[in-house]
Amino acid sequence: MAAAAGAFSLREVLSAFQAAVTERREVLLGPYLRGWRGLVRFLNSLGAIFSFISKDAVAKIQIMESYCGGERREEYRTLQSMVAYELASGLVDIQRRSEHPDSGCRTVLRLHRALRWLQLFLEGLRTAQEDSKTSTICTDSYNASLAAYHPWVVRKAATVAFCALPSRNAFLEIMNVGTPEEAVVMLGDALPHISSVYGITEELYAQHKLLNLP
Ligand SMILES: CCCCCCCC/C=C\CCCCCCCC(=O)N[C@@H](COP(=O)(O)O)[C@H](O)/C=C/CCCCCCCCCCCCC
Repeated sequence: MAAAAGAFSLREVLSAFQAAVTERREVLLGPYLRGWRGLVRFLNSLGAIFSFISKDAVAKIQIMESYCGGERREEYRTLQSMVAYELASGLVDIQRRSEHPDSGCRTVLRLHRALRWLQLFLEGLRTAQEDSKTSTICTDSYNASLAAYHPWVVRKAATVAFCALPSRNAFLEIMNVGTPEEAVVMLGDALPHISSVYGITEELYAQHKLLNLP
């Protein structure tokens, strides 16, 4: 059964990322963005201190949704078709952000980097001791991934916000999956799907030298 409108469901996030990968190892942008929408719903439930993060994520999701629902929607069906289309049409700023500041390639790259944070964070959450601090897991995951791409002021604000995260067990409970033990099992199910999306995207972007888009 679908979760009530607005409520977070890890199951739905999991099934969105699962549905995002086709048998031909393409990434479908529709389910990919649905997965992100679900994650943002969860972030919003954590309180206003995270709103500067969720606003940025939503802005990026909206850019992509407008491409996916726009005139060229066929080109934006998969990540692979988007990259091929935007590169062949000269729609990607490679050296400097100028004529195409919000290309699909650059926008997905920002979400892709955040997906690496999510991968590390969920793995940390899953394997940590019961009394571990979520804020520490989150900070460590952030420092090992996204932080490298953020200026000092964003790093500072993010690190302050992480301190407001609830304890590991409370966090697992608000994931709405059942007991903390059940949530841990579900995280174990979710991670391979998220890792698969991450790995395919990383490979595609590396192949086209898109990993450092401004
Ligand atoms: C299974 C459920 C448990 C986990 C649920 C986690 C929910 C997380 C939801 C969303 C994650 C946030 C995604 C943030 C995308 C950030 C993209 C980015 O890097 N943007 C920066 C660069 O963009 P441009 O300027 O180049 O356009 C931008 O400068 C960033 C601004 C905002 C700050 C971003 C801080 C990111 C911290 C990520 C950790 C989120 C912590 C959530 C705590 C559970």
